[in-house]
Amino acid sequence: MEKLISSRRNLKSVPESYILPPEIRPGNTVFPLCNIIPVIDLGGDHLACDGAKITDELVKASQEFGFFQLINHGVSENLMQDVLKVANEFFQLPADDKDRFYSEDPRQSCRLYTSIDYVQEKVHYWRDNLRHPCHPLQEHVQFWPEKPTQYREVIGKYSIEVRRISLFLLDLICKGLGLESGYFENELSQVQSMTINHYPPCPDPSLTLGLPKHSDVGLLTILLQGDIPGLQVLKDGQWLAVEPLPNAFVVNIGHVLQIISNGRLKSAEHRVVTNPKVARTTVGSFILPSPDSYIESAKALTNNCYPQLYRTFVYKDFLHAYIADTSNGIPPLERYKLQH
Ligand SMILES: O=C(O)CCC(=O)C(=O)O
Ligand SMILES: [Fe+2]
Repeated sequence: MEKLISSRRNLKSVPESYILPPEIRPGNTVFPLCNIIPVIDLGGDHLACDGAKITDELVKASQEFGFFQLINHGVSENLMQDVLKVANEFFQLPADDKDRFYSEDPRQSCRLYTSIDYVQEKVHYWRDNLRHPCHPLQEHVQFWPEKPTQYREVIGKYSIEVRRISLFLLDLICKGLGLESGYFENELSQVQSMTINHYPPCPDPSLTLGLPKHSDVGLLTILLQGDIPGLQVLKDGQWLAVEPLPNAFVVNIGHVLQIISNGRLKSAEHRVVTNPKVARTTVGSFILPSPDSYIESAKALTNNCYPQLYRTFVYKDFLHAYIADTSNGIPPLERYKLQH
């Protein structure tokens, strides 16, 4: 518990074990906020929206960036604010209330931990994290924190709404790629995990990162980043700061969708820089395959012109290597690449 970076109050300098090697230090972290990341407008009621136009925009953004912002998605402003509020409040609780969730074991279902792999990694990242599965809700909600008192109700309601949006986007992507209808509506999208990231203020952001360069592991991530910048996306070798837009979600494509689409869609690499003055809390929802799913490029997307790029694997094997690879800066798809 005392390992949480948020428990180490009043740090005047960055502890040695958080100072990154010079080649991955962010250096100057004051990047201009970038407005070239695509913004997709669902027009308020996504079930009634113009599917064809949005599908085109979605596929284009997922091919070029693997990253986009989503506005007018139908989740109320109040709910979004409540989500950020309970997420923040959790990290403000006294240590005793958080203690029982703290674990170094990634198999623990509702888990509070710090950095990525605190015990194994060479250098630590400046973030604490609470994560837990959230679908189906009734199987998981009783294991979530009871404090703050609104946590279960707010995060429960929110998880259902963001899952619905995620599946809607996956359905459009399915159409846009020309895959058979319902391609993702099975064990590939069975798991949903909620992740609450907390990045306390850091005495010297030029030496640290909240999260290193990585792509997300699953199919699709919907992130609520609030109004404090910190997220950056790598585009053509340049880090772009993702501008916080009011009531927007940041959506990104994960490794699994890159593989299924046989490389048509990109899982954009991103990282998180820290901030000298204020704490930043973000809430992500990951749509993930169930552990025993086979992950492979869709047959409809492999042919003589587009040979299969990755060998088939079982998702849980990939997950295991992903954590170590990510904390050590190794691209996790390398080991699955087929040579042509
Ligand atoms: O907190 C953020 O801005 C991004 C978090 C993230 O990339 C992740 O949880 O995978
Ligand atoms: Fe991420």
